[in-house]
Amino acid sequence: MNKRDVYITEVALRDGSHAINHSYTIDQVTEVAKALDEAHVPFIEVSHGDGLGGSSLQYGLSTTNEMELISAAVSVCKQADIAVLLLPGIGTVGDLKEAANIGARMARIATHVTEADVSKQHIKVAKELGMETVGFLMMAHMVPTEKLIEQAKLMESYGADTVYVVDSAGALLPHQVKERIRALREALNVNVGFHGHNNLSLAMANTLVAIEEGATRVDGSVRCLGAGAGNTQTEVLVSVLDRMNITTAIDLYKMMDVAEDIVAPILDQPQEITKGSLVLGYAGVYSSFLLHANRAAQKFNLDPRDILIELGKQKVVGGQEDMILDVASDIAQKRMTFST
Ligand SMILES: C[C@H](O)CC(=O)C(=O)O
Ligand SMILES: [Mn+2]
Repeated sequence: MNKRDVYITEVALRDGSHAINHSYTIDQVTEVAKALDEAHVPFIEVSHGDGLGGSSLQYGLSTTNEMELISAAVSVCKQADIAVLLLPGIGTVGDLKEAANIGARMARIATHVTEADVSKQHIKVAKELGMETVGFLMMAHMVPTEKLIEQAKLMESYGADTVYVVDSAGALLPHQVKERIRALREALNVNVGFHGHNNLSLAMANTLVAIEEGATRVDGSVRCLGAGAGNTQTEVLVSVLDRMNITTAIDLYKMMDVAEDIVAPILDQPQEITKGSLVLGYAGVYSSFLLHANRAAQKFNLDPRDILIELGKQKVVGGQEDMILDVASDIAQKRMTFST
């Protein structure tokens, strides 16, 4: 195996869960994970879209228990490590232990970008379980770089092997990614990572800027199967990095084949930048809110864009999904008051 300059974590089997209403089946996860493993992807993330324990009315019920999906992925991977995402408060230490017990080797502990302190216990337990551990600072566009560094240092001090800048809303512009990754590289002694969303069509540019500034861990979703307009498209990223002589050690043809032959048929419709996903990036809204906002819009007979713009103004963050219906109901009520 060639040495890798950049390690890609494939997130379609976790972030992509948002895009397909958490409906992954064991057969789908088995087939995708096996093919990704054969393409030599080093890390494959499998969990509910909102991480371990996310299956609920608030976040969306999973069709299949995520531990069964994780086991299925573990059972077919010969070289890849299975990663799990955990948002403290949604998932618990118990969930983490169960995932480690069935073979997950990497734990990605995600918090809102100002709340890193709640990751302490989970990072520590993940380390004790022998897992490679990542701190995942979500909605990174919402704070200035100094705050991001402060929070990243907390995660580093808890034992994270890597700290990620997570552009959950796909709202960061390339110069903002550049500034953040550069600052983190200067401030931290651990690996720096980047997770993008393509709502403003910037996921690839942002990922390349992140790598240029020294990020060695980046996320991709094959065929763009992630929340909103999806993430940096993995097979395209592998091709571009290859052209740049940056080694990922991923087999390009096999990666293209997974995208075309296995993942494309899973999608209800091709992942593209729709007016809804564009507004996520424009207004700075958590990408996984898209389907929730579409449903709320239908219920209250509204344009989902109005709901998303208001959620952006109110700076609603991940975990506050219940606010989507509140905001929709307020907009509908105000409109009724004005029209009577
Ligand atoms: C729970 C979120 O979907 C995590 C993530 O992928 C993001 O913030 O982006
Ligand atoms: Mn994401």
